[in-house]
Amino acid sequence: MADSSTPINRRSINIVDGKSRAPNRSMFYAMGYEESDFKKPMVGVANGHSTITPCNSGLQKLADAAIEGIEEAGGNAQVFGTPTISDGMAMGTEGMKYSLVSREVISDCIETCVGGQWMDGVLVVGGCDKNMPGGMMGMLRANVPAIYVYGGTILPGRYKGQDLNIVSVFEAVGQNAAGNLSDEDMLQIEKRAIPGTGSCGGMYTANTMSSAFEALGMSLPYSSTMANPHDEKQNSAKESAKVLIEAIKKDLKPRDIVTRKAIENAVAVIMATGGSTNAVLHFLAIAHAADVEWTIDDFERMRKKVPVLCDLKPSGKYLAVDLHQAGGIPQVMKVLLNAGLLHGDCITITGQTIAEVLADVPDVPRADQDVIRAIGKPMYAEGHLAILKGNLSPEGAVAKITGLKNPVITGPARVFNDEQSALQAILDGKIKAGDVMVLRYLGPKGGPGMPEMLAPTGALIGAGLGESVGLITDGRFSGGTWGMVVGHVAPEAAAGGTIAFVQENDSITIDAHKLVLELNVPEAEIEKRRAAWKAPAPRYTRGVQAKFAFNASSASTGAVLDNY
Ligand SMILES: CC(C)(O)[C@@H](O)C(=O)O
Ligand code: FES
Ligand SMILES: [Mg+2]
Repeated sequence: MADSSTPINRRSINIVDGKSRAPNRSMFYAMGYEESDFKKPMVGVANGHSTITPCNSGLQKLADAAIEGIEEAGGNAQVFGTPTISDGMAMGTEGMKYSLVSREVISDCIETCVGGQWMDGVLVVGGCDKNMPGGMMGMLRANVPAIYVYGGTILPGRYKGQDLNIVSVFEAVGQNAAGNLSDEDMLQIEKRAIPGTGSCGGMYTANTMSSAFEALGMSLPYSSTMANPHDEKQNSAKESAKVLIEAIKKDLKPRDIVTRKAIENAVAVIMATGGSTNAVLHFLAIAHAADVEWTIDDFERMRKKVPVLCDLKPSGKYLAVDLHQAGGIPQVMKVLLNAGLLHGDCITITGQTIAEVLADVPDVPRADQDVIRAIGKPMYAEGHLAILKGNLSPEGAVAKITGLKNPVITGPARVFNDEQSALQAILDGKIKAGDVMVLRYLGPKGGPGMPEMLAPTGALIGAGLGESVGLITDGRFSGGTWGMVVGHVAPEAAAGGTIAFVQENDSITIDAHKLVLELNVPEAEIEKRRAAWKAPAPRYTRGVQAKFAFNASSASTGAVLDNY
């Protein structure tokens, strides 16, 4: 870290200083710069604003507030765009295969702009799911002082006395197909579930990742559970810009903050809040970008230690706005810190340690709420993201075990080589209690791009089969998914993993107590099927999908593309 006499344009000086850079400076003059501006830091604003989706359509005001904050604190703001796709809109279609691809594209955008323009720092504004890990990976790869500004959660919709969110609509599809919800009620739910801007409202993927970033120390305290429509979100964006300028002065970089201990803090908060299975995939990739040693087994190590403290959707009662009212992520962190489950000495982007940030937070959650539980009264005594291994997943698979009375099933395999026919089978009533659905060729290489199976898992819940039907896949799940589900099965089918050799009616065991995922078929028979198996032709041979399929590592190492 630097002292106060070091210039704070230590990178952009490469592009604006000395006689030979006169042509480069000419370009800046065209942008309204004055001579004195060349002494100031150039601060990127990676702006995820987009009118594609409510998750991102409320970001411009945050980018504007950040620009104002940067200029007021003596920096030059340089705005550039990052793309998004909307998981909620692409879900269930071939378009969903671009979702994880967009994580790469976003991180590439940030690394490329910060690197090419010698920016001195970067503030990332993001909303929908992949904006989060993509933004963090870009910040870590660029490794210039950086802060994450989350766009904020959505407010709940409302119908017939119930709070609604996007997952209500996915579950309504299954309820309707099972004859338990009228067409009129379904239409009203569809129209009222999403009342405005913000990211999906439960402890789904975007809110999981924002909460984890706060725990990492890369976003301001309380910022990750604020609602997009509320003014405090803008104030926090402006404050984030000011904090970033101070970090630039100190040369406090993302890789100084995102250490192995900081990742343990983030994963502890993911377990305590009952977060999305995607956090496993994304934190493997984030650790890779940070050059921190972190494996899939580290999640299991954390799960055994950390209880689920919060009663949040998908399987629980409350939404992110309720968590915010109840004290937010700092309250969850304070409970964990007091229980010895958080490293208080990790540094945050403010320059304070986690313990300093949490100093004024009450030791015990407020008595007038039941969103955040006290350490002695958890929702579940252990974490909810379990890593299952066995002959179906020697590299690991991820199960989410909240909301289930008994996360154990042995049943006949019902095999699908795509998502759509699996959904159709559920809607047509062809899936029965006791079945174990196998959705395969949907992994990082096979999908490609590992789509999320929210349509089938939501339909199972809606049809009342969440407890009694198992579902395993080499694809991913939404943060809104729950039930007897196991994703990220690795190695994936397209890479010749055992999941490719499952046949209709084979017996499969999911046992989340014993952490086992087994195909109950003799080893010799599996080997025979393996010998007869031929890898399918790639679904894409050009473009980003082909690049992703060719380069992606296994889900068990984060499905990263730069694993050389
Ligand atoms: C549509 C959702 C809820 O955003 C899902 O994509 C997730 O991962 O949480
Ligand atoms: S679809 Fe964007 S956050 Fe859920
Ligand atoms: Mg998602």
